[in-house]
Amino acid sequence: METDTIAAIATPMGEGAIGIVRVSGPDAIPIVNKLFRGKDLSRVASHTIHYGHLVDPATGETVEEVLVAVMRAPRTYTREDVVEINCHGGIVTTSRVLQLVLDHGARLAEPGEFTKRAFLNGRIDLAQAEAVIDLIRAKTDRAMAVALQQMEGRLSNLIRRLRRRIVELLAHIEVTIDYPEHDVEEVTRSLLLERCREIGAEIDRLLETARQGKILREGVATAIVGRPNVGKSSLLNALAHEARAIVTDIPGTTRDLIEEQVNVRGIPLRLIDTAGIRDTEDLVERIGVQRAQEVLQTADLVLLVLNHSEPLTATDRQLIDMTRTLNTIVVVNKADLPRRIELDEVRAAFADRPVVLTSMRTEEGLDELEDAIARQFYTGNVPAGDLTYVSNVRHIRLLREARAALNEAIAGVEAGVPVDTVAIDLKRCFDRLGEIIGETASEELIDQIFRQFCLGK
Ligand SMILES: Nc1nc2c(c(=O)[nH]1)N(C=O)[C@@H](CNc1ccc(C(=O)N[C@@H](CCC(=O)O)C(=O)O)cc1)CN2
Ligand SMILES: Nc1nc2c(ncn2[C@@H]2O[C@H](COP(=O)(O)OP(=O)(O)OP(=O)(O)O)[C@@H](O)[C@H]2O)c(=O)[nH]1
Ligand SMILES: [K+]
Repeated sequence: METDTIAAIATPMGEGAIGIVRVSGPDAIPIVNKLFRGKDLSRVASHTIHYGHLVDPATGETVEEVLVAVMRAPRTYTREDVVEINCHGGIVTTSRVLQLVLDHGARLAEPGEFTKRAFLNGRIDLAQAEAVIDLIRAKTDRAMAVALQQMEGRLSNLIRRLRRRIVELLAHIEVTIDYPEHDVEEVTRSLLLERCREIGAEIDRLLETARQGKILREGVATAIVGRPNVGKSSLLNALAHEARAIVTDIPGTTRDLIEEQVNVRGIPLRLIDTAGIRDTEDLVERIGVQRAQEVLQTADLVLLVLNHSEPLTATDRQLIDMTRTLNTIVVVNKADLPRRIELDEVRAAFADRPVVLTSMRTEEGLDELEDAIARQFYTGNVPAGDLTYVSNVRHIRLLREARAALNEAIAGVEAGVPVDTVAIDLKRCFDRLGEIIGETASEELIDQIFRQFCLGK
């Protein structure tokens, strides 16, 4: 437990009906009691509020007319004694009251220090504390809902359950090491594989919600590439349907990039069009291989458009080469015209990716294309309310690291690596998950997180 008593203005710095000075720590009640003319605050019940005046003991001057709330440890925000002084709103009055409290034994709180104490005193874990920041900063109903459920510990509980399962596995490994009979080892190995895969699937599910969340927030960055005249503009119009009127031109983040928003089966696509590609000879020549690569690499989805009615050209083959390892859907357009394209070559190049035949003239294949797009970005069948969402970049990074450690554990078991070596990977997975909720977080990290808070929180 901290020995300092801290104080800060908890309301925004500006004019308001009420301004609150919050005081927390072992001396919160005696400090305010010294300044308060009204009931004896040392004797009032917890969670009660009292009318009175604040008086400067040095001069006897009445400083403010106030309502004072007294909350006794441990059932408080910080788990320490907390006193909240409700002043008339305004920077001068509230600052004057804060100064008085500081003059009588409290020290100014650092940003986030109240919430940090709630964390250090075990009322909330790190993920819950981070959710408090997210809640304050939430700009949409959805972001707020995610923050609230995280603040209430939904993600934390899930992480704890995963960690418990890893501990059970580690215990099994211990037994195997202590009693190295062959059959025990066999059982442990098959159990390890099964459980690691289950845990891995659970982590993947969490990471998927992060991806979905990002897509809902920012849209799917989609690059449409192809030679001139293959039907890129027609494809864009087709995806936009009648909603063409609401398709907007958003000046791109990068110079000479234009973005247009369309919705495909409720999935927002941000179509990234490279200026000039449409009217020039060749994408690669015009913007350079490197720029084209950059555009492609930052895209979440690539729509490569080819012409069904012409043999592949050198540029087509170059584009195929650039996109074959990306998240690409191949659109073989002008399927209403006789086939001259080497379709087998295209299918072979994109063995595990969708290749869709379309005609923008007859609208053939459009449904299939939309299905293919939707399949990439929609998990479906999970009721939204049951999902625990992850949105914090720190959590996403740690989940990825935990997943990587787990993969190594799985690979180890499969390769017949000794179980005590597998245990090292499992322990790493356990630690990364622990960092999310602050069980294994360094002091430096904790400080860094709480510094993001506003004063008084
Ligand atoms: N005036 C005021 N309004 C506020 C806050 C505050 O600190 N003061 N809050 C914060 O900024 C939020 C409320 N959050 C809170 C969260 C936990 C506890 C608390 O005392 N928890 C106890 C249980 C209390 C009980 O059940 O009676 C605990 O968990 O032990 C208080 C406030 C929003 N509004
Ligand atoms: N027969 C047929 N013609 C099509 C089809 N799709 C597009 N076209 C025609 O092909 C021509 C080029 O179409 P666009 O959509 O402008 O092609 P683009 O790839 O955007 O062309 P650039 O802007 O030059 O890069 C137009 O005359 C379209 O009407 C199709 O599926 N079948
Ligand atoms: K008093």
